[in-house]
Amino acid sequence: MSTAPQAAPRSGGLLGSAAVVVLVALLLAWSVVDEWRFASQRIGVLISQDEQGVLIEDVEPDSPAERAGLQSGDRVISLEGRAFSTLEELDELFDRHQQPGGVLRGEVARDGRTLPIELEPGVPIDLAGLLAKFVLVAAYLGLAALASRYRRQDPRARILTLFVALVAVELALPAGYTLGELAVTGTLLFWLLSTGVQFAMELHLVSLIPKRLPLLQKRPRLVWVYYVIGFGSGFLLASAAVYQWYLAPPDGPPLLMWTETAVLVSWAVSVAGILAWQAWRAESARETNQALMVLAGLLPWAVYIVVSSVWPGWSRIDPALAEHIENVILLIFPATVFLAIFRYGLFDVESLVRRGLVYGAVALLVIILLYTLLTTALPLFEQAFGLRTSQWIVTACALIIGILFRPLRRGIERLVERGLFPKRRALRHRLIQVARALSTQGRLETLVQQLADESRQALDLSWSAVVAVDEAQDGLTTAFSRGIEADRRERLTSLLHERSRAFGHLERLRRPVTVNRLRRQDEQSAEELAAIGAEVLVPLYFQRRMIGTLCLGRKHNGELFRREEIELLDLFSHQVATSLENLRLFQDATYEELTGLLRREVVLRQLDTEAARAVRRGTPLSVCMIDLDHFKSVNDAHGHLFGDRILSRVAGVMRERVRAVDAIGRYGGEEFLLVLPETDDEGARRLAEELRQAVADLAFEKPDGSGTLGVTISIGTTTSASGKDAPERLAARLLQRADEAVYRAKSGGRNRIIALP
Ligand SMILES: Nc1nc2c(ncn2[C@@H]2O[C@H](COP(=O)(O)OP(=O)(O)OP(=O)(O)O)[C@@H](O)[C@H]2O)c(=O)[nH]1
Repeated sequence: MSTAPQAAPRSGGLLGSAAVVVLVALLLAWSVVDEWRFASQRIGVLISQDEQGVLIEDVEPDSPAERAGLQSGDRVISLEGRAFSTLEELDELFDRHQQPGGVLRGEVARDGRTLPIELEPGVPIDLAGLLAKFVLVAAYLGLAALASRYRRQDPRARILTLFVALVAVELALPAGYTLGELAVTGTLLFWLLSTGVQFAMELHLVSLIPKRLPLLQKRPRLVWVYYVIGFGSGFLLASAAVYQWYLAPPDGPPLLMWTETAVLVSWAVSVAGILAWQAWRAESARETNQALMVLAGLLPWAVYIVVSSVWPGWSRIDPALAEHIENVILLIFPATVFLAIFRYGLFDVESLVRRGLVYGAVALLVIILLYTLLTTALPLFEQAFGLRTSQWIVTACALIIGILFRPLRRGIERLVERGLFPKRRALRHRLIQVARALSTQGRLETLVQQLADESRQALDLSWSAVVAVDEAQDGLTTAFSRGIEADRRERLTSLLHERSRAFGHLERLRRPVTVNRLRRQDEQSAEELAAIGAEVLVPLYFQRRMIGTLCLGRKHNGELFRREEIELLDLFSHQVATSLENLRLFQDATYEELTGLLRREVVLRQLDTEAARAVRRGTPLSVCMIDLDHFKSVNDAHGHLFGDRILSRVAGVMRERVRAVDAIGRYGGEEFLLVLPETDDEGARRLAEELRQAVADLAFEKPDGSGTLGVTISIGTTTSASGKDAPERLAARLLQRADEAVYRAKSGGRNRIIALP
């Protein structure tokens, strides 16, 4: 049920994009044909018509007209044997005489004389103009393609996509020099109507950058006003055009021009004004920069519109220069919007797309630069060394470029990364460091705690938590950084435990998701998580198993998580999960469950290692055997569970008091083995006494509530005389002597220490 409505817009979007691309390609092809036909027909004169006929006002230098000897002031009398007196008749004749390369013969009148002329129409095609058009269309279409990737998540991207796609279509329209009248009229009407639509869209767009205008937040329906204004303007322009072309007298007022000026100037002033206001009231530096960047792209165009509409001197500017200026101005907008997207995160662009585009553009530039250098250098080489040698030189250069390409690309990547994505780079470094630090952690609890703490600091979050699956206890362990209080922590644990719905969704999605994204799967869990302040959930995966969730709260600066950050967290989570699982496996194999002390075989291995070291270095080594007194009666009187609690607590007390280099393990049921490297008999006795005292000080609430119970331990210690034994014999002897000592302590009355040499 739910997939069908999602699939429909996707294929619809794809079809729409394909249609726009095909349309633009067709229009561009048509423009090339139009330009080519126009160039092949051009003779290079500016003509006008008066009562006496067609007058040549100006002749372009180096044009077919100049080569034929035409001068300004000449009157054209006839062409190809046909006399004419109006421009329409001349156009008609040109239309019929369209084969390129043909010669036109005619007569002109000059100073009362009639002169024969032979014209060979055709000028070189305006390649620079066409190229500029292609670049402009590509820039707008590229922006549309980029924005369309995010149109589902971001309304700004949706409007920008439509807006720039419409501009691309408009820019791709042929100039219409050689089109029939109907096509020219159609093109112009399309242009006028699309001006209105673009006006509305741009008003809408700037009202959302960086955020929705407060007025629109309160009254979303007001957005229709923009479209009424836009469509109204388009309709007004088209009506003015139709009236002027078909209904008004030829010497009537320039109604279309007036309407055009009014619409374009209102458009330019209103969008620039809204954007400036948006930039001014933006809440964060990033938002201000987003608005300012887009404004920087819009402002030149707005100024150009106002100046060219209001300043009369504009019409006297060379049309070729005016076209260049217009092209540059039109190119600024997509360029700055690209920058606003990449530099200031206008949309949440995936890092892959972001970096791919930047590297692609930079690599293309470098290649163009290198090949331009080569082609300019080739003639110079040829002059200096002759053709053959210069060919060798160029081949060698091309080869060197090929060899250098990879290191060059890597260098460019590094530069771009450093210059354009400093935050991403810093975060990546930080996360790598954290992952590395975590992998060296020796205790699970510390690792989980550190993971929560470090991720919170790296992303500057209000809080962060880890909810880890603990299979041994068939429950959950959680560890939290500062910033979250107990009741929220508990709710979080219950929302993300192994059998919870959210856990199941995360298990299926297998990647970090925002709580917002989770809404699509599970509205209720997402709602509850959002209420706790959770923003992003990062599942921790080891191989194919989800072993927990890293849960991230809101950022301190109030910004949303960026897609890039989530991508980095994804990579990070895999490393962390591996460390977590490795440590868990290590701990299971190393530590005994009830007491958290080393397992018997591990502490015995440790004894062997230390014995070998002691023999090698000639240092003393002490061993203590520790046994709980009358533990059977405790168990018998109060039950095994109570006994377990005592064992665990006594173990904890002892663990706290030994050094990090000491090894303490559970040797038997209520018997512990302590290995003390580089410790003489005096040191061992002191420590044993400290442990005995600490345990004797403990008081346990009896399960039946009848007061408290104390326990005591007996300890047997022994110390190696340095360097006498072979290591394996030393270990066995120490063990046997410690055992004997504890036996004597027991028989001596318990709660005491016996030291044997
Ligand atoms: N609750 C609990 N009891 C244990 C565990 N392992 C061993 N025990 C008990 O520890 C008791 C050891 O009894 P004994 O070896 O007779 O020694 P004791 O009663 O401590 O007497 P002394 O050592 O002579 O002081 C037994 O009752 C075991 O059941 C355990 O993991 N949990």
